[in-house]
Amino acid sequence: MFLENKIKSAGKHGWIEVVAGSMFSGKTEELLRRLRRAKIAHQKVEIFKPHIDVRYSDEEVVSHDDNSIMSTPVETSGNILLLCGNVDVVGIDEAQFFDQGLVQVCSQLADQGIRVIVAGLDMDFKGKPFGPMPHLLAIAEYVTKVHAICMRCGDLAQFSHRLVDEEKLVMLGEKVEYEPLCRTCYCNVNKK
Ligand SMILES: Nc1ncnc2c1ncn2[C@@H]1O[C@H](COP(=O)(O)OP(=O)(O)O)[C@@H](O)[C@H]1O
Ligand SMILES: Cc1cn([C@H]2C[C@H](O)[C@@H](COP(=O)(O)O)O2)c(=O)[nH]c1=O
Ligand SMILES: [Zn+2]
Repeated sequence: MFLENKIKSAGKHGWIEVVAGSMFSGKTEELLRRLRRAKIAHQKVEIFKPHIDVRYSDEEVVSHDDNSIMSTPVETSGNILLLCGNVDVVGIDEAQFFDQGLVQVCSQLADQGIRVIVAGLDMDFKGKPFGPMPHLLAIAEYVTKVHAICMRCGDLAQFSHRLVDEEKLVMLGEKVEYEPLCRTCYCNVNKK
C-alpha cells in the first residue's frame, strides 16, 4: 500500500513514483488506484500512454481486469510537457515504450511541483532493462516492484516470457503471446 503525501499541506514540491514489474503483475491496477485517490482528493490529474498501445482502447488506460481511466495517447515524451498545464498529478502507463526523453520530462515535471506516477515493464522478454525504465527507476523518489504469479509453478514472477517466435522488441500482446514466470521457470524454458 502506497501512502501519499499531502500535496497541499506540504507546499508545492513534486516527486517521481515508479511502479515496475512483469506483465500481469498489477502495474496498471496500482497506477489506476493511485490516480483515482488523487482525483478523490480533488487534485487535477492528467494521464498519458504511448500512442502505439492500442490493445484494449485508443484513449483509455485499461488493466487486464478491465478497469480503465481516460488518457491521452502521445507520440513522444515531449508532447507530455505541452499538455501538462496547471496539473497536480501526472500518470504515465506503458513507460517502457517511450523514448529516453521521458526521463528529462519526468524530472522537469517533478521539479515544477508535480507528482509523477510512472508504470512500466522493467524488463523485456529477454530479461533486459526496457527503454527509459532503468533510468526512471534510478531517479525516482519512490519505487514499487510488483509481481505476477508464475504460470508454471505459482511462485512470484518477475519475467515476461514470450510464447511466440518473434524477435522484435516491441510486440503488443496478452496471454496468448506472453506468460509471467519466476526466475527458476524462466531459466528452465530458456535452456530448452
Ligand atoms: N499470472 C498472473 N499473475 C497475476 N495476476 C494475473 C495473472 N494473470 C492474470 N492476472 C490478472 O491481471 C491483473 C493485473 O492486471 P494489470 O494491472 O493490467 O497488470 P500489468 O499492468 O502489470 O500487466 C491481476 O489483478 C489479475 O487479475
Ligand atoms: C515483455 C514484452 C512486452 N511487450 C508488450 C506486450 C504488452 O502489449 C505490453 C506490456 O503490457 P502490460 O500492461 O505490462 O501487460 O508490452 C513488448 O512489446 N515487448 C516485450 O519484450
Ligand atoms: Zn515458476
